[in-house]
Amino acid sequence: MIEVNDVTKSFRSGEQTVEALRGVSFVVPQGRFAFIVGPSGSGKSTLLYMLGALDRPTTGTIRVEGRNLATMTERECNRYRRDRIGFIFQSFNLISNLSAVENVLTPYLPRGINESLRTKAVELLNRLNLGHRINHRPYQLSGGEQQRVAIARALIKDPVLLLGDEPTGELDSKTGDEIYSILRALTAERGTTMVIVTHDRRFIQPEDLVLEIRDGRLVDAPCLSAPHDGLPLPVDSLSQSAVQVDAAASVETTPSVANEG
Ligand SMILES: Nc1ncnc2c1ncn2[C@@H]1O[C@H](COP(=O)(O)OP(=O)(O)OP(=O)(O)O)[C@@H](O)[C@H]1O
Repeated sequence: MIEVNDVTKSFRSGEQTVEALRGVSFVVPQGRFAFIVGPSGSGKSTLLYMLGALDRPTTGTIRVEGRNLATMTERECNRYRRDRIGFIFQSFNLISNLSAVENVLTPYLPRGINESLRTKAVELLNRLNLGHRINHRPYQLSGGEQQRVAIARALIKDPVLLLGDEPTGELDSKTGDEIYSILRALTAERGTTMVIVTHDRRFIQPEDLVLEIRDGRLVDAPCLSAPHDGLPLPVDSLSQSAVQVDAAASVETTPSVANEG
Protein backbone atom coordinates (compact mmCIF):
# COMPACT_ATOMS: atom_id res chain seq x y z
CA MET A 1 0.00 0.00 0.00
CA ILE A 2 1.11 3.54 -0.77
CA GLU A 3 0.05 6.34 1.59
CA VAL A 4 0.89 9.86 0.54
CA ASN A 5 0.01 12.50 3.10
CA ASP A 6 0.09 16.25 2.51
CA VAL A 7 3.19 16.16 0.32
CA THR A 8 4.71 19.36 -0.99
CA LYS A 9 7.73 19.74 -3.21
CA SER A 10 9.48 23.02 -3.96
CA PHE A 11 12.41 23.53 -6.30
CA ARG A 12 14.68 26.54 -6.03
CA SER A 13 15.64 27.89 -9.37
CA GLY A 14 17.87 30.96 -8.98
CA GLU A 15 15.77 33.60 -7.22
CA GLN A 16 12.58 31.71 -7.91
CA THR A 17 10.86 28.91 -6.04
CA VAL A 18 8.75 26.50 -8.06
CA GLU A 19 6.05 24.77 -6.05
CA ALA A 20 5.71 21.55 -8.01
CA LEU A 21 3.41 19.81 -5.48
CA ARG A 22 1.16 21.65 -3.02
CA GLY A 23 -0.33 19.31 -0.42
CA VAL A 24 -1.02 16.04 -2.21
CA SER A 25 -2.66 13.17 -0.31
CA PHE A 26 -3.92 9.81 -1.52
CA VAL A 27 -3.84 6.09 -0.88
CA VAL A 28 -3.21 3.30 -3.37
CA PRO A 29 -3.98 -0.13 -1.89
CA GLN A 30 -1.63 -3.00 -2.62
CA GLY A 31 -2.21 -4.62 -5.98
CA ARG A 32 -4.10 -1.70 -7.52
CA PHE A 33 -3.43 0.10 -10.77
CA ALA A 34 -3.21 3.89 -10.44
CA PHE A 35 -2.69 6.49 -13.15
CA ILE A 36 -1.26 9.95 -12.60
CA VAL A 37 -2.70 12.31 -15.22
CA GLY A 38 -2.69 16.04 -15.79
CA PRO A 39 -1.32 18.76 -18.04
CA SER A 40 2.34 19.28 -18.78
CA GLY A 41 4.17 20.81 -15.83
CA SER A 42 1.46 19.88 -13.31
CA GLY A 43 3.78 17.77 -11.13
CA LYS A 44 3.23 14.20 -12.38
CA SER A 45 6.87 13.20 -12.79
CA THR A 46 7.83 14.93 -9.55
CA LEU A 47 5.31 12.75 -7.71
CA LEU A 48 6.39 9.58 -9.51
CA TYR A 49 10.07 10.21 -8.71
CA MET A 50 9.24 10.62 -5.04
CA LEU A 51 7.29 7.36 -4.98
CA GLY A 52 10.42 5.75 -6.42
CA ALA A 53 12.67 7.39 -3.80
CA LEU A 54 14.52 9.25 -6.53
CA ASP A 55 13.69 12.50 -4.77
CA ARG A 56 12.25 13.53 -1.39
CA PRO A 57 9.27 15.68 -0.50
CA THR A 58 9.89 19.12 0.95
CA THR A 59 7.19 18.39 3.54
CA GLY A 60 4.75 15.54 4.12
CA THR A 61 5.10 11.77 4.24
CA ILE A 62 5.18 8.98 1.67
CA ARG A 63 4.75 5.52 3.11
CA VAL A 64 5.25 2.36 1.08
CA GLU A 65 4.77 -0.89 2.98
CA GLY A 66 4.54 1.27 6.10
CA ARG A 67 8.00 2.83 5.64
CA ASN A 68 8.30 6.58 5.31
CA LEU A 69 10.46 7.33 2.27
CA ALA A 70 10.83 10.96 3.34
CA THR A 71 12.94 10.05 6.36
CA MET A 72 15.02 7.23 4.90
CA THR A 73 18.77 7.73 4.68
CA GLU A 74 20.37 7.89 1.24
CA ARG A 75 21.57 4.34 1.67
CA GLU A 76 18.11 3.10 2.66
CA CYS A 77 16.63 4.89 -0.36
CA ASN A 78 19.12 3.18 -2.67
CA ARG A 79 18.33 -0.22 -1.20
CA TYR A 80 14.58 0.38 -1.37
CA ARG A 81 14.87 1.37 -5.04
CA ARG A 82 17.09 -1.56 -5.84
CA ASP A 83 15.05 -4.23 -4.08
CA ARG A 84 11.43 -3.06 -3.96
CA ILE A 85 10.79 -0.86 -6.99
CA GLY A 86 10.58 -1.62 -10.69
CA PHE A 87 10.75 1.22 -13.21
CA ILE A 88 9.50 1.28 -16.79
CA PHE A 89 10.37 4.26 -18.96
CA GLN A 90 9.02 5.69 -22.18
CA SER A 91 12.28 5.08 -24.02
CA PHE A 92 12.84 1.56 -22.58
CA ASN A 93 16.40 2.39 -21.36
CA LEU A 94 17.89 -0.93 -22.44
CA ILE A 95 21.65 -1.35 -22.73
CA SER A 96 22.41 -1.57 -26.43
CA ASN A 97 25.32 -4.01 -26.34
CA LEU A 98 23.58 -6.52 -24.08
CA SER A 99 21.17 -9.23 -25.21
CA ALA A 100 17.54 -9.33 -24.06
CA VAL A 101 18.25 -11.81 -21.27
CA GLU A 102 21.34 -9.88 -20.16
CA ASN A 103 19.27 -6.70 -20.02
CA VAL A 104 16.69 -8.45 -17.83
CA LEU A 105 19.49 -9.44 -15.47
CA THR A 106 21.09 -5.99 -15.18
CA PRO A 107 19.58 -5.25 -11.72
CA TYR A 108 21.72 -8.12 -10.45
CA LEU A 109 24.95 -7.31 -12.31
CA PRO A 110 26.58 -5.56 -9.32
CA ARG A 111 25.78 -8.52 -7.05
CA GLY A 112 26.49 -11.39 -9.42
CA ILE A 113 24.27 -13.63 -11.51
CA ASN A 114 23.68 -17.28 -10.79
CA GLU A 115 21.97 -19.99 -12.81
CA SER A 116 18.65 -19.72 -11.01
CA LEU A 117 18.46 -15.99 -11.78
CA ARG A 118 19.22 -16.69 -15.42
CA THR A 119 16.49 -19.33 -15.49
CA LYS A 120 14.08 -16.83 -13.92
CA ALA A 121 14.99 -14.23 -16.57
CA VAL A 122 14.40 -16.70 -19.40
CA GLU A 123 11.07 -17.77 -17.85
CA LEU A 124 9.96 -14.14 -17.63
CA LEU A 125 10.91 -13.55 -21.26
CA ASN A 126 8.96 -16.68 -22.22
CA ARG A 127 5.93 -15.35 -20.30
CA LEU A 128 6.25 -12.16 -22.30
CA ASN A 129 6.35 -14.13 -25.57
CA LEU A 130 9.99 -13.31 -26.13
CA GLY A 131 11.39 -16.81 -25.79
CA HIS A 132 12.64 -16.62 -29.38
CA ARG A 133 14.37 -13.29 -28.76
CA ILE A 134 16.44 -13.92 -25.63
CA ASN A 135 19.79 -13.48 -27.37
CA HIS A 136 18.73 -10.54 -29.52
CA ARG A 137 20.15 -7.07 -28.92
CA PRO A 138 17.76 -4.12 -28.46
CA TYR A 139 18.34 -2.83 -32.02
CA GLN A 140 17.10 -6.20 -33.33
CA LEU A 141 13.80 -5.84 -31.44
CA SER A 142 10.66 -3.83 -32.17
CA GLY A 143 9.58 -1.07 -29.78
CA GLY A 144 6.95 -3.33 -28.19
CA GLU A 145 9.49 -6.13 -27.79
CA GLN A 146 11.97 -3.74 -26.19
CA GLN A 147 9.35 -2.56 -23.73
CA ARG A 148 8.53 -6.18 -22.88
CA VAL A 149 12.22 -6.76 -22.12
CA ALA A 150 12.11 -3.66 -19.90
CA ILE A 151 9.03 -5.07 -18.12
CA ALA A 152 10.85 -8.35 -17.52
CA ARG A 153 13.82 -6.36 -16.14
CA ALA A 154 11.48 -4.50 -13.79
CA LEU A 155 9.71 -7.68 -12.64
CA ILE A 156 12.69 -9.92 -12.08
CA LYS A 157 13.20 -8.47 -8.60
CA ASP A 158 9.55 -9.19 -7.68
CA PRO A 159 8.97 -5.54 -6.82
CA VAL A 160 6.22 -4.47 -4.47
CA LEU A 161 5.70 -1.37 -6.60
CA LEU A 162 6.05 -0.89 -10.34
CA LEU A 163 6.35 2.69 -11.60
CA GLY A 164 5.84 3.67 -15.22
CA ASP A 165 6.67 6.99 -16.88
CA GLU A 166 4.66 7.07 -20.13
CA PRO A 167 5.53 3.40 -20.78
CA THR A 168 3.60 3.30 -24.05
CA GLY A 169 4.48 6.81 -25.18
CA GLU A 170 6.68 5.60 -28.03
CA LEU A 171 4.45 2.73 -29.14
CA ASP A 172 1.51 2.55 -31.53
CA SER A 173 -1.89 2.08 -29.92
CA LYS A 174 -2.19 -1.65 -30.68
CA THR A 175 1.22 -2.33 -29.15
CA GLY A 176 0.28 -0.05 -26.25
CA ASP A 177 -2.81 -2.19 -25.62
CA GLU A 178 -0.66 -5.32 -25.64
CA ILE A 179 1.76 -3.80 -23.14
CA TYR A 180 -1.07 -2.86 -20.76
CA SER A 181 -2.64 -6.33 -21.07
CA ILE A 182 0.68 -7.84 -20.09
CA LEU A 183 1.20 -5.41 -17.22
CA ARG A 184 -2.28 -6.02 -15.89
CA ALA A 185 -1.96 -9.80 -16.08
CA LEU A 186 1.48 -9.99 -14.50
CA THR A 187 0.89 -7.45 -11.75
CA ALA A 188 -2.49 -9.00 -10.83
CA GLU A 189 -0.86 -12.41 -10.57
CA ARG A 190 1.84 -11.04 -8.25
CA GLY A 191 -0.18 -8.47 -6.29
CA THR A 192 2.14 -5.70 -7.46
CA THR A 193 0.96 -2.11 -7.09
CA MET A 194 1.35 -0.16 -10.32
CA VAL A 195 1.53 3.63 -10.68
CA ILE A 196 1.79 5.06 -14.17
CA VAL A 197 2.15 8.60 -15.44
CA THR A 198 0.36 9.02 -18.74
CA HIS A 199 -1.06 11.64 -21.06
CA ASP A 200 -3.19 9.02 -22.73
CA ARG A 201 -6.34 8.07 -20.82
CA ARG A 202 -7.39 5.43 -23.33
CA PHE A 203 -5.62 2.80 -21.27
CA ILE A 204 -7.44 3.60 -18.04
CA GLN A 205 -9.98 0.98 -16.96
CA PRO A 206 -13.03 1.62 -14.77
CA GLU A 207 -11.49 -0.16 -11.79
CA ASP A 208 -8.28 1.90 -11.88
CA LEU A 209 -7.50 4.80 -9.58
CA VAL A 210 -7.03 8.11 -11.32
CA LEU A 211 -4.87 10.72 -9.64
CA GLU A 212 -5.43 13.89 -11.59
CA ILE A 213 -2.97 16.69 -10.87
CA ARG A 214 -3.37 20.30 -11.86
CA ASP A 215 -0.89 22.93 -10.80
CA GLY A 216 0.57 20.70 -8.11
CA ARG A 217 -2.75 19.72 -6.53
CA LEU A 218 -4.96 16.71 -6.86
CA VAL A 219 -8.22 17.53 -8.54
CA ASP A 220 -11.20 16.53 -6.48
CA ALA A 221 -13.41 14.10 -8.32
CA PRO A 222 -17.16 14.73 -8.16
CA CYS A 223 -18.04 11.22 -6.94
CA LEU A 224 -15.67 11.15 -3.98
CA SER A 225 -18.40 10.63 -1.46
CA ALA A 226 -19.50 7.34 -2.95
CA PRO A 227 -16.72 4.80 -2.60
CA HIS A 228 -17.90 1.29 -3.38
CA ASP A 229 -16.61 -2.25 -3.11
CA GLY A 230 -13.13 -2.74 -4.40
CA LEU A 231 -12.24 0.93 -4.15
CA PRO A 232 -10.25 2.30 -1.25
CA LEU A 233 -12.03 4.07 1.55
CA PRO A 234 -10.71 7.40 2.83
CA VAL A 235 -8.01 7.15 5.45
CA ASP A 236 -8.93 9.11 8.59
CA SER A 237 -5.51 10.64 8.96
CA LEU A 238 -5.48 12.06 5.48
CA SER A 239 -6.50 15.62 4.77
CA GLN A 240 -9.60 16.70 2.91
CA SER A 241 -7.64 16.67 -0.32
CA ALA A 242 -7.18 12.90 -0.14
CA VAL A 243 -8.55 11.64 -3.40
CA GLN A 244 -10.17 8.25 -3.53
CA VAL A 245 -11.35 8.59 -7.06
CA ASP A 246 -14.50 6.79 -7.93
CA ALA A 247 -14.00 4.73 -11.02
CA ALA A 248 -17.14 6.14 -12.59
CA ALA A 249 -15.65 9.62 -12.44
CA SER A 250 -12.57 8.56 -14.32
CA VAL A 251 -14.60 6.83 -16.99
CA GLU A 252 -16.88 9.80 -17.50
CA THR A 253 -13.98 12.15 -18.05
CA THR A 254 -12.00 9.82 -20.28
CA PRO A 255 -13.11 10.75 -23.80
CA SER A 256 -12.96 14.52 -23.48
CA VAL A 257 -9.41 14.75 -22.16
CA ALA A 258 -7.61 12.00 -24.03
CA ASN A 259 -4.13 12.92 -25.20
CA GLU A 260 -4.01 16.11 -23.25
CA GLY A 261 -0.83 18.06 -22.69
N1 LIG B 1 14.68 19.99 -10.74
C1 LIG B 1 13.80 20.97 -10.95
N2 LIG B 1 14.16 22.27 -10.74
C2 LIG B 1 13.28 23.27 -10.92
N3 LIG B 1 12.00 23.10 -11.29
C3 LIG B 1 11.59 21.83 -11.52
C4 LIG B 1 12.46 20.71 -11.36
N4 LIG B 1 11.77 19.57 -11.66
C5 LIG B 1 10.52 19.97 -12.00
N5 LIG B 1 10.41 21.32 -11.91
C6 LIG B 1 9.21 22.12 -12.16
O1 LIG B 1 8.15 21.55 -11.41
C7 LIG B 1 6.94 21.58 -12.15
C8 LIG B 1 6.39 20.17 -12.28
O2 LIG B 1 7.27 19.43 -13.14
P1 LIG B 1 6.99 17.91 -13.56
O3 LIG B 1 8.14 17.45 -14.37
O4 LIG B 1 6.67 17.13 -12.34
O5 LIG B 1 5.68 18.05 -14.45
P2 LIG B 1 4.94 16.96 -15.34
O6 LIG B 1 3.50 17.05 -14.98
O7 LIG B 1 5.59 15.64 -15.19
O8 LIG B 1 5.17 17.54 -16.80
P3 LIG B 1 5.28 16.76 -18.23
O9 LIG B 1 3.93 16.16 -18.48
O10 LIG B 1 5.61 17.87 -19.18
O11 LIG B 1 6.39 15.76 -18.09
C9 LIG B 1 7.26 22.26 -13.47
O12 LIG B 1 6.95 23.62 -13.36
C10 LIG B 1 8.75 22.06 -13.61
O13 LIG B 1 9.34 23.08 -14.38
